[in-house]
Amino acid sequence: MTTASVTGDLAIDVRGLVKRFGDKTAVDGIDIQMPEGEVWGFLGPNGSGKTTTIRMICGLLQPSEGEGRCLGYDIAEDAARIKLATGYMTQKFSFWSDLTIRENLEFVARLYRMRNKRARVDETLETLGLTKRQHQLAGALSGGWKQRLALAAVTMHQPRLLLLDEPTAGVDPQARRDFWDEIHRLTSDGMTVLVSTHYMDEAERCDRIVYLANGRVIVRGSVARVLEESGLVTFRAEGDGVRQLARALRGRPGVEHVAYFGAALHVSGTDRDALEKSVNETSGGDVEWKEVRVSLEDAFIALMARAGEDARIHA
Ligand SMILES: Nc1ncnc2c1ncn2[C@@H]1O[C@H](COP(=O)(O)OP(=O)(O)OP(=O)(O)O)[C@@H](O)[C@H]1O
Repeated sequence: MTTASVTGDLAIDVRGLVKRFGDKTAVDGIDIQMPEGEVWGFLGPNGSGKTTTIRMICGLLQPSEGEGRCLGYDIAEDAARIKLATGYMTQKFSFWSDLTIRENLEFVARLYRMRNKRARVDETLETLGLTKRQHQLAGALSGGWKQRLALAAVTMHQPRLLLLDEPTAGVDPQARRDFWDEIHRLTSDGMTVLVSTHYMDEAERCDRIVYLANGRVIVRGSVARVLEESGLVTFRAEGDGVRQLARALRGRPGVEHVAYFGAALHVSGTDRDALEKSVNETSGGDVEWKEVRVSLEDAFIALMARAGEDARIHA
């Protein structure tokens, strides 16, 4: 038997995790050392191994190779304890559609054999702003409210670590923002959160990012570190004629990415001198150029290409 860690320790400490399904290697040697109290973003194209890694971390799936601890518990031996100490939100909405919000939470409270069930449900409803809707059927809720119910259900037993697998997929921007405010409220109360996402604005809200491709970590670190590691420089053009500029710039020396952001054009590359030369030679008309911050999406594409992976974000 193992003991749980104390504050200041690693919430997740796994090394050399590998998972094979037949011939397919879904996870190919992943190490994660995540301190308690942080919010980490898990990113990568579809099928890159995020869900499989999360399931190994919480003891639901046995690794083919590797070992580790989650909240101090051995992932191969202590799945039951890990389950009690973590909240795992799966990609699929997995509640009873024909029960109300309240009834669903009461069901979860019984599953966890909580004491003072009624008070805990009341408190959770209140904290997540669900009290007014408590008698609505879960199946009739919009995507944003369903996610809020799911968050209520996985936090009601007051876990120390939350593992959220694409919790905001298909949810509107306001509901996503509210959801992230909740995540930050939870972490300010001491919770640790690992969250997988395809949204770059959500990645920006994490203390650190781990980016996977083909079951391997391509890059990890703070947003600033990832941007720096990409080595990219980006210039932004605004004004009449940017559409013609895009055509003229593609394929020129130093121009690696050309993308529209609203009415503006962003061009990026790793060779500053060559990029600047191409930009200067292609400028003209009423277009105004300025250097801007590199986008995370461009950084990931560049880092994947460099790692020899398929450079499409959604393969
Ligand atoms: N039970 C399984 N049996 C066989 N192959 C599996 C199984 N689970 C996952 N895979 C495969 O492992 C790879 C990684 O899948 P995983 O679901 O971990 O990726 P992901 O990064 O979470 O993707 P997404 O962003 O689409 O959720 C995929 O090729 C998937 O098809």
